[in-house]
Amino acid sequence: MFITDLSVNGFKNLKNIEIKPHEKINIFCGKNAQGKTNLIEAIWLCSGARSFRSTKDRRMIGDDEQVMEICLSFKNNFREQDIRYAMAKPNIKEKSVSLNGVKLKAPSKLFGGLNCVIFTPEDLELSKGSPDNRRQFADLSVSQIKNSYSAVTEKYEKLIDQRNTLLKNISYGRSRREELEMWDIQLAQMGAYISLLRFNYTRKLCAIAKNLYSEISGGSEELDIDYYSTVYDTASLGAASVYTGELTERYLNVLKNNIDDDIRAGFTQKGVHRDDLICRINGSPVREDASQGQHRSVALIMKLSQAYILHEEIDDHPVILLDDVLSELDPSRQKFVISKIHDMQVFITCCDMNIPFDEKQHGKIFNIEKGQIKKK
Ligand SMILES: Nc1ncnc2c1ncn2[C@@H]1O[C@H](COP(=O)(O)OP(=O)(O)OP(=O)(O)O)[C@@H](O)[C@H]1O
Repeated sequence: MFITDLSVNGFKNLKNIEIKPHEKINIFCGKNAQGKTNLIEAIWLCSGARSFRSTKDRRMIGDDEQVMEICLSFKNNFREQDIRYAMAKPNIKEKSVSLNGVKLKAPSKLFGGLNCVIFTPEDLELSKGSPDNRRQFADLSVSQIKNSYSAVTEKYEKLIDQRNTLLKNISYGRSRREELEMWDIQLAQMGAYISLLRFNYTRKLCAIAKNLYSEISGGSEELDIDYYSTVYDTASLGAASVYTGELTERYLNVLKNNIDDDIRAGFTQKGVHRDDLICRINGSPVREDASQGQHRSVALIMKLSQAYILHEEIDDHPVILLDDVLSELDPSRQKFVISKIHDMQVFITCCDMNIPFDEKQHGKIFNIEKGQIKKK
């Protein structure tokens, strides 16, 4: 798929942006703090995901603006579609989002339309940083291929907060233990579902990442990625190809057996909110043992694999957003990434033109200055 038209006005510092992107390579070039990443973020929001920069709603509309509007048209294998994403002060919680003129209940309902994969400098810490980052990576990846999934994870997060409050109240004698049961049944249903989907996704990820990593390491290193569950052993998740009541029951038993410890700790210690993706190179855990270069390669390969899985699932290429990332890579990794995405539409931000693309043959450059496209 590819974006055919993009207009942005009033989003952060962006003003009167109107572009017709190239089908393949698009470069947003400009000095620091001009609005290049803001433009990438505007595209990303149209995919249905939350801001990759965790921008608060109140910061989405430009300081001197009352309204922000992003309009984007894209073509997939079947047809052209239009997305509109708008907000107005003072009701910043009310986002007006529509697909092909039909109003949607929430931005997350856009999932499954415009499929994007984003690489940011923070992603280069994926294998090194906290498990939270890898869980978010897995959840976003599954949401892109399973529309209903993000609603389940959002509900699960709320339930965990409520259960943790209840655990504290029980330890202060303000609530009764029996009240946990109501939360635990719901948590077990959602937790079992999330565990299974993440586990199945990780298996696909591992298969693709293994091949790509072998290529980037010149065949000298083998990468494995496994889902680590705090509730199930790998064999039981591997045996359950579909969501079953038995999985829920086991999850519930783990919650029940851990209640005393949870009350003492004041939070829920086992569950999908504590799981992780474990990466290993030649059997050694990446998080503890890998060099800086290996971390970068693993992170790149995980993101590329995400794009490949999306391609397989939707039978179409996702749009690739590379924000400030190429300049962080050495020339051989730059070349590797580019060789793997050359048939997809790509948006790249950079401060100088020192990137290995032949713009004259393959794409367009948009110069960005003070939130506007500078006419040449
Ligand atoms: N709500 C807002 N209203 C107006 N301007 C904003 C708002 N939020 C952010 N900005 C401005 O956007 C600019 C940053 O834009 P962006 O992050 O896209 O920069 P960039 O061109 O990608 O820079 P770099 O190359 O340093 O990453 C800053 O000047 C910042 O003040």
